[in-house]
Amino acid sequence: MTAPALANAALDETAVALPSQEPARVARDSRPLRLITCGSVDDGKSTLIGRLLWDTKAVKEDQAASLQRDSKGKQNDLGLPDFALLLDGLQAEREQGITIDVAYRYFSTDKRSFIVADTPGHEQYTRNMATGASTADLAVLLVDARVGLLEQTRRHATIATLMGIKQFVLAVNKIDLTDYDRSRFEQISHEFKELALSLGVRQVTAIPVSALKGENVVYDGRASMPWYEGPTLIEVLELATTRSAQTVGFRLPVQRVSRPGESFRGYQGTVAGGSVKPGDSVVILPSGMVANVTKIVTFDLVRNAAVAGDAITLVLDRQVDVSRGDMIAAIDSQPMTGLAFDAQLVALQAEGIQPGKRYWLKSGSRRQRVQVQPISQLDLKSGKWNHADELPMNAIGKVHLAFDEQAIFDAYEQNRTTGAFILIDPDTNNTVAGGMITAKRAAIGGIHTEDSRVILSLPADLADQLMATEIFANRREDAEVRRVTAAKAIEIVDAIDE
Ligand SMILES: Nc1nc2c(ncn2[C@@H]2O[C@H](COP(=O)(O)OP(=O)(O)OP(=O)(O)O)[C@@H](O)[C@H]2O)c(=O)[nH]1
Repeated sequence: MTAPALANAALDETAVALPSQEPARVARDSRPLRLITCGSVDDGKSTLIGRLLWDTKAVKEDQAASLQRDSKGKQNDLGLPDFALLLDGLQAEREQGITIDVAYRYFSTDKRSFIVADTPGHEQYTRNMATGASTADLAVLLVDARVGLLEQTRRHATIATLMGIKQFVLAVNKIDLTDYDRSRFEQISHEFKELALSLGVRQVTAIPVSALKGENVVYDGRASMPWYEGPTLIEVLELATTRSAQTVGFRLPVQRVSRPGESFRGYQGTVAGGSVKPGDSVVILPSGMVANVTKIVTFDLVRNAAVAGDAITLVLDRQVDVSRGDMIAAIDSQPMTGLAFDAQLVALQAEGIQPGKRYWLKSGSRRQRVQVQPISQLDLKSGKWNHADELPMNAIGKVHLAFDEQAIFDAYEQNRTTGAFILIDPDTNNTVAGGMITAKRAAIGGIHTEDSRVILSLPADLADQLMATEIFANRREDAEVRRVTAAKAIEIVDAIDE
């Protein structure tokens, strides 16, 4: 088989006939693409998603009939139905004329299936946007071709990036209202590509779109835009890659310890990464005890293996002390444990994030006390991180987290379940932030100088990092890993502090 044929075969395997509007009952490896759409109010998100559903025939007959009926009297100048009505499932939304929650829709082509989160454009709903983005593989950002990029565009692009999305489509919508102005499109896409680059995102496709008329969405818009030779939106979506949930080793956050009888003890939870099979060696964190897996049980059968997303009971070959909130992990690919971590978060409540305040941090089944120290806030206009002592509502910030007891995380880049958390205000019980772990912080014991030598006392895993730095920097025979110059030590410590 040729490479393109192979690629097509791979795509064909992902094709799943999804019943429209039903939650996906998709075979595990079929990998539907998850996407979010974001933009400011009235940019046309609902119309675009409605168009995608309509043109991929994900709309049932009765829905189509009611769309025609509901569109009566609301029809626009073009006499087309109001596709946004397809998304107005919520009565409140209809009444207010705005989207107020994250709505998930399902559709498919013969190549692939898709799950789309429609997230609201209003600033106070940043939280829902973050929710939608946390599971998405790709973000479709809409801008009105007449208006161009807004601060909201930068905000959404930034949140999407923070949530680990690396593929963007810029849909320059309502291009029909600019008389299909090519230079306008090119100017907006140029500005957006610069913005994306400043966020470290390289995979950007800009498409001139008329959601209302269905141009460059599923069908091409060549008749009106002969100057555009790029892909349609659906073509980009069909070829986009999914983020694998299995980038790190096995993770089982323990939700419950099951002891139905004297002889049986099982550890229950949902696999949050990687896979496991009987015979695998695992480590229980934070205790660090090791054991081997003897059995994997689901609600009805004994299994040969389990993968991310499976709810299982794990049986081990020896008596170990495991409790709710612990993590069972692959012994050869362990998560980070420590008392201090770096994170980025979005402040979700009016009270913002106060410096030094103690919150509850919840990640999976684990809930711990944490002290949060804001470090910087992203300026959405300039894209720069400015020093900040507190974070107001909707702010995107970098923070330091300090725990009383060992915390267990993966970097969010590695695992979106074990790298994500929410912060709860203990006084109000409100969820005040959603965040992601970026790195473990060095709990630096101390730096002191002795003659010309600088002595750093560091935890063992960090010492490894330093060694790597030094060996990388010098030839092997020159590397003196325990002796670094003052300047080098400061450089290393500064880098850790970033
Ligand atoms: N001419 C033209 N009008 C469009 C296009 N896309 C959307 N519209 C119109 O723009 C208006 C806003 O579209 P919506 O889809 O409701 O916008 P939205 O971004 O979902 O808005 P919210 O749900 O309030 O956040 C509607 O009147 C649409 O008919 C387009 O490509 N061309």
